[in-house]
Amino acid sequence: MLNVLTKQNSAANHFLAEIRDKDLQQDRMRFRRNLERLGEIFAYEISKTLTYVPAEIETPLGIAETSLLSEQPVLATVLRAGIPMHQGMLNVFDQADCAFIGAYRKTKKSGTFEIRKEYVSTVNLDNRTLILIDPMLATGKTVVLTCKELLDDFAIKSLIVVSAIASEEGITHVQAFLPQAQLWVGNIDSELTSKAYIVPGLGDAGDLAYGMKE
Ligand SMILES: O=c1cc[nH]c(=O)[nH]1
Repeated sequence: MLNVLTKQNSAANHFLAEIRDKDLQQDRMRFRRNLERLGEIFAYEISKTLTYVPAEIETPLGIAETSLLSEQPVLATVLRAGIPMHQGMLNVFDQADCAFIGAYRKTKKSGTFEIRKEYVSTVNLDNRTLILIDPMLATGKTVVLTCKELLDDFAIKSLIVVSAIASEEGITHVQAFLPQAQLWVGNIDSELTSKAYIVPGLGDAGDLAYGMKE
């Protein structure tokens, strides 16, 4: 299932516009904060799709009836670009367990690249809802590789993938290899460069948030 945040106009349009804007994105704090704000909006929207149980809250004056999440999802992030959106989602799912994955593109002599995954730190994901956060869904290969390994290792109950900007190719790849995933994206862009950057995209999200890597 594909959900596009900007299908309906909202404040999210502004945050997406600002992270794309080549002048505004030079303000690193604003860039990170906008990704964080998008994470908060995604989390709020996704929270409407989760399971709730009836609850009673004791106030100073009586008992208030409500419904609360039956469990918090697990938030998983691909380092390092995912960190600001991860924090935004954690602001909403504020008791969530977290998982962190270190993955990078290893460029070959031919100019093509493969995804290398080195570091995984996760809680037990058996019977949990896993939300994988990757702000830029370019080829979709990192997300598929990461999720497939986690799905092999754990009996994950449901899988949600969240990206601020996704390419059409990335969405097709995820839908083909992770048909069970619910996909939440901010905007969809049509092009990928030969180096797998999204066009118009925004550039390199990790570099803009944390500085140019070597
Ligand atoms: O366009 C892209 C693609 C992958 N990662 C980025 O940061 N930007």
